[in-house]
Amino acid sequence: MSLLEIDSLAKSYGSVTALRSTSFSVRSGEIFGFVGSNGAGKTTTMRIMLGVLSPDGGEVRWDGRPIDHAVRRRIGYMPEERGLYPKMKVGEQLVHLARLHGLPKADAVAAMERWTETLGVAERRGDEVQKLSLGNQQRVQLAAALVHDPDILVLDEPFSGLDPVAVDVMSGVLREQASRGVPVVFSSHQLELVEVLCDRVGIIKDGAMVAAGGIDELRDVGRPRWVVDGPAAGTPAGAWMADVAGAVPVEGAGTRTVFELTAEGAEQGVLRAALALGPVHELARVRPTLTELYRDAVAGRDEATDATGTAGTTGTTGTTGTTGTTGTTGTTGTTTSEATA
Ligand SMILES: Nc1ncnc2c1ncn2[C@@H]1O[C@H](COP(=O)(O)OP(=O)(O)OP(=O)(O)O)[C@@H](O)[C@H]1O
Repeated sequence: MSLLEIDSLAKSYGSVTALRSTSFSVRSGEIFGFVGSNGAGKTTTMRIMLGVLSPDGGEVRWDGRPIDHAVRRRIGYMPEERGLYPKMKVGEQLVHLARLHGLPKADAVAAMERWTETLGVAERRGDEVQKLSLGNQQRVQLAAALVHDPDILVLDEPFSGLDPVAVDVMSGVLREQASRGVPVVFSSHQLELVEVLCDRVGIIKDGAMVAAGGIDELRDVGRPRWVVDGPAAGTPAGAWMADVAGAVPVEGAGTRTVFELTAEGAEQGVLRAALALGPVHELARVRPTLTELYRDAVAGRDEATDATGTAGTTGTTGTTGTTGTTGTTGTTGTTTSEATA
């Protein structure tokens, strides 16, 4: 099992601090989603991984050793600015790139044929790249990252601008690569997609990771939240559950009351109390979506930064917050905790 480690990267462009202390790791076979606002530092991190930029501090390791030229040649990279020769034909270009990575001619041609087929651009092999639609150029760009059968995949916003079918094709390829044991890192602003595709995510803000971990792990941090749909929520919300030990109502609307558990299993007491008052339509665990976690983590970092004057802790941030799965609306997050991984 191989491990790609990004350890405490720091980088400034003149007076602009792009990365403060960015760390995360990706195991072989894992898909890691790298998310953050515009200018947060994702592309800078990826360029450092590729060796296109040198960090001011920190390092990137592969299997415990600082990443070197030989390992970097085994990375499949899809740069944000895209890097294809516009006037070169698709097929020639992919063969050329595979040859640059050392593949013999026949293997390079076979790889070009395979990837153009898989990615749905086989019929465009004879066309200049600049004549393709942007989405098809992106498919070719992914083929370019894959033709040398890389050991690591680093993709900068591979999904931006793709139609839904292309998103499915791209997702399938990333899953297939991960199932072969390749660690896959990609950046994206499409959080719903990241949520379904990734094993783990990292949220970066102002050059520092504010949350990193398994999606379920991040969603489960904090007190468990539940929603019960039955008795009128009332004012204050959930007053009807005041006598139930281990459950604290946090908000309510109509007949729905969201509550947090301070004791394991206390939702059963809430259910009994609710049934004593009338029919119960739903009792369900509520977990925040990645979008809600993202909002909490980014807002939480603002508060932490304001309070301490620093920003730069890397690790697992536990953010709990709003409802995601049950249709309750208008809820707000409550706790933000942070621990170094
Ligand atoms: N060549 C450069 N010269 C000066 N500043 C730069 C340069 N490249 C990036 N920056 C700055 O570094 C910071 C991080 O930029 P970066 O491109 O890494 O962010 P990003 O997370 O990839 O953003 P986006 O989601 O918009 O692609 C930003 O403030 C950006 O303006």
